[in-house]
Amino acid sequence: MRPALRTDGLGVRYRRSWALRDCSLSIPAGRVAALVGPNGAGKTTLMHAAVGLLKPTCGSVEVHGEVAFVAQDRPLTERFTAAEMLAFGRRVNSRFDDGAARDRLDRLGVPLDRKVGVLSGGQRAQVAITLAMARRPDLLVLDEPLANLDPLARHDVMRSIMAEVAERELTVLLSSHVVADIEETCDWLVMLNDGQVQVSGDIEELLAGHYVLTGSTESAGTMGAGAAVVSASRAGRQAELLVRGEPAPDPRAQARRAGLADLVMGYLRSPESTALPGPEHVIRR
Ligand SMILES: Nc1ncnc2c1ncn2[C@@H]1O[C@H](COP(=O)(O)OP(=O)(O)OP(=O)(O)O)[C@@H](O)[C@H]1O
Repeated sequence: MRPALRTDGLGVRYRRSWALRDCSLSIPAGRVAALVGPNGAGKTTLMHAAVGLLKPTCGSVEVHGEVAFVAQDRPLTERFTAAEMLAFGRRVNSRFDDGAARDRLDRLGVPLDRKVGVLSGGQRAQVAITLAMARRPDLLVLDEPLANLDPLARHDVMRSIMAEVAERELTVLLSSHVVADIEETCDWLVMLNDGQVQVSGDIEELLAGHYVLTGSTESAGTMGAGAAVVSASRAGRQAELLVRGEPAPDPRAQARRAGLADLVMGYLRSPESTALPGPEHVIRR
């Protein structure tokens, strides 16, 4: 099956500095992919390249089917009501499904006749996502859709995206800084660091291939034999290692399967480590 999004050696340069370098990744259709990385890693730039808002300086971006994008600042025209925005959408786009959009907003309890400017942050997010969904995209790209939302609104937005994914073949790429949100919804992970792809893959497979080892700081140097050390951290006299691959049994260390927070934190801590598809990558210690 063709991937929903594929980039090959993608590079984007703003004047003299490169925001993305040699990014090659592929997101299979039907996945909900999280795009994670520190501030300035290149997430928004990657999304803009994916939706055609900017032209790659080098390499290629390929999207299979229609794409819709919700920008970080959700540029909704605040003086209009949701109903007026739906009417406008229908007029300018023949694919626009305003019936489904009305049903969605009704279900979510978002008033259609109130100006968008007076809606709550969560309701505005739902209107922006509904307008994007109404275009019946194959790929929906959301730049930090949950920023500034309270926990309940975050949960509602994520649940509504999941419902849409369950109903039809839709691929979602969303950026977020909050691991709990990703854990609840996403099954694919892309991590960017300093403009390069650091991690890309199925979350379950990534978690099954990573372990956390805990032991004394004295034994930290030798813990994790048989596996590749991604990163190490210390708290008091305890050392914690994130390793890739199954470590050899070691009486001085406790081993457990990594959770998503361990994985994300471990790779954030260690920008030179990678977990990418294909032949094993060398991981520096
Ligand atoms: N229009 C621009 N002109 C020049 N440099 C830019 C421009 N947009 C982004 N950059 C730079 O490119 C790099 C990547 O920025 P980008 O916004 O893609 O990162 P991000 O991962 O989305 O960050 P954040 O998590 O803070 O939103 C940063 O160093 C940023 O300063």
